[in-house]
Amino acid sequence: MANTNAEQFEFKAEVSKLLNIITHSLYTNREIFLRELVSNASDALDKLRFEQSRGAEVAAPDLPLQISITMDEDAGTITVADTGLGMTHDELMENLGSIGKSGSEDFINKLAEAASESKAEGSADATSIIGRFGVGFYSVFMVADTVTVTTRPYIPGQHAYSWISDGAGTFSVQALEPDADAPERGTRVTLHLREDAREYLNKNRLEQIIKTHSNFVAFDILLDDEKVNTTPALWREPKFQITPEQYNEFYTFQTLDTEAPLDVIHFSVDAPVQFTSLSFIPKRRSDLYQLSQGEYGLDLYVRRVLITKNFRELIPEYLGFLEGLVDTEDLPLNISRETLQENILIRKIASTVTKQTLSHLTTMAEKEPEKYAEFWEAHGPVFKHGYADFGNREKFGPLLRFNSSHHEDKSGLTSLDEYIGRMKENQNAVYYIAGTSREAIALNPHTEMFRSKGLEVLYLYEPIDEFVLETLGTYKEKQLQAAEQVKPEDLDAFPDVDEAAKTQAPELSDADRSTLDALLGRIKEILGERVTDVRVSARLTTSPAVLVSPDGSISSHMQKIMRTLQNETEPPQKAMELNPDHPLVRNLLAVYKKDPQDAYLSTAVEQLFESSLLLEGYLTDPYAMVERINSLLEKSSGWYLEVKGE
Ligand SMILES: Nc1ncnc2c1ncn2[C@@H]1O[C@H](COP(=O)(O)OP(=O)(O)OP(=O)(O)O)[C@@H](O)[C@H]1O
Repeated sequence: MANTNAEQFEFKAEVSKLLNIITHSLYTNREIFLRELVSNASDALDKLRFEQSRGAEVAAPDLPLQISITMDEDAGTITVADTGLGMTHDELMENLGSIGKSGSEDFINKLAEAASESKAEGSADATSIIGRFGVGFYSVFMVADTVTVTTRPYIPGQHAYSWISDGAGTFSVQALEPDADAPERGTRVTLHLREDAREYLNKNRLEQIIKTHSNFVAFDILLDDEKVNTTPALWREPKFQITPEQYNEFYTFQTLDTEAPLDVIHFSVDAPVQFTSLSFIPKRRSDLYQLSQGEYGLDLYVRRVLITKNFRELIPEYLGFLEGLVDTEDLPLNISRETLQENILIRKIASTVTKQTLSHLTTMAEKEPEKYAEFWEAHGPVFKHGYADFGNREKFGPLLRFNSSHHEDKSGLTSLDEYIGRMKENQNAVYYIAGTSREAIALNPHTEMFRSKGLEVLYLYEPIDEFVLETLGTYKEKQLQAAEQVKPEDLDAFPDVDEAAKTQAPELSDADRSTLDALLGRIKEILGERVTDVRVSARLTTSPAVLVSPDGSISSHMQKIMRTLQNETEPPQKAMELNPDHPLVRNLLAVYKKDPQDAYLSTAVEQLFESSLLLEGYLTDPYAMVERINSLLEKSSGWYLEVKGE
């Protein structure tokens, strides 16, 4: 190729860095360069087909839509050619000179880190790295020392251009003469293989690579004029004919996930809209950040023509963990991507996909509870957002899972139905309590009266859990109630089952009772406006004190979320309840009897109050508290020595 009017350019800095990593760090599984080229060719053909279906005029309209792979052993080259969209001069400069979304510094740094990690492990495995980062076209430099791209855009009457690079820092671009050897339409990528990559100059090898990575490409792939890929639209095959291996292969092809999917959801419906959907539930955990950025959806096909990838309108966000596609006969092929959003058929499809997915999950939960637990572990945090889907609440509620006091440890899961099945006679509410961990909840004084009465409490570890239950309000006519809002008298119907847990203390005399009232008054005086009331508690068994929200207010966990939103820093006013049988309270009573104004009494009350605040997560000044604890320890250690007679 004459190189007279070629312009020379430098790669953008991030591309050079990327190329440096690619050429020098990746040695195993380099075969995926072919997958990347075929996938780009397939994208270009998809785009061309889309333009054609909209009635756009294209160059060489009779050229078949296909990908041809050829090799020349003498020249040491492999060529991948497509009859797709091609690139204009500017597109060539833009697409093969810089890196789009993947070009950020952050991305390159992560890639470099992953490459050096896997190098350190002795693998330098391209599959996990390129697969994870999708660096696409540039992966050719894992195997090639020179790459030539010749391309002609699909718009009739356009020049062809060539792009050449050795991947070492520069590339050149040149407009080709009309009689030059160039595609009539589309792109041809020729790799001159590195000495250490000549193993790819082998037809069987290439065929096996295509079958492994590109079997489901929707266009014919010809290897030396022979078609090598088999089942383009697997989803259109009758379900009973598809083997689990085919599903897995298709999933790997679609997602590049190295693990098989957890489950497959494949169905066709005829009404209200005709469509087929094939989607997968991945085993790997949902990426919450990605979902919150709106990166989810199913691919939309119309009569096997790909219209748009990752189309959000096809599923609600809480099913964003799904990977897959929808193919419909009922939309026109020339539909514009812009008007899809408002399309009523799309909304009907989305509603059916949602219902089918929920039904599928329901069956999984019933028939394969272990698999469902795996699903819950990986995607529960996303799925829970379905609480806002009022239309599907009946199906959504039974699919929720929680850890609870019924379980031995935090791995246990229960459904609301299972909880209801274990309810005590006359129990009309499902109780729950929120906290950061099982251990934290166990120490929460609000759980004590439930424990002593043997009443099960659901443990909510994530802030969203409370939104879910507060929004649902009731489940199968049982109220969903925060434990801390339950009054002790509401539980009178349930006798104590765990007497042993209760603090054992002698009965108070009548005189002591009235002194206790006076002590409560003194405590209120000490704490002032920080509490609404100080009273005897009927809910405590092992803790000395607890803070209780006034009637009718929202739960304290919820309160915290609201307070963060409103930027409030003062702790909310609550009532302080004391356990009159607790040794600490009994001792304070004795101190009070001797001297109601005793300084130690004030210090102890302050500490008791702040300990309760700490447990509720409201303590704003740990310094004062630590100072007080230290002074108390100093005193008590002195007393301790005295008692020991030292
Ligand atoms: N065969 C081709 N025909 C037309 N355009 C192409 C072809 N190959 C690459 N391109 C263009 O070059 C761009 C960059 O390709 P590259 O493979 O590096 O990234 P990508 O395909 O966009 O992303 P990724 O590979 O991460 O999915 C593509 O987006 C496309 O616009």
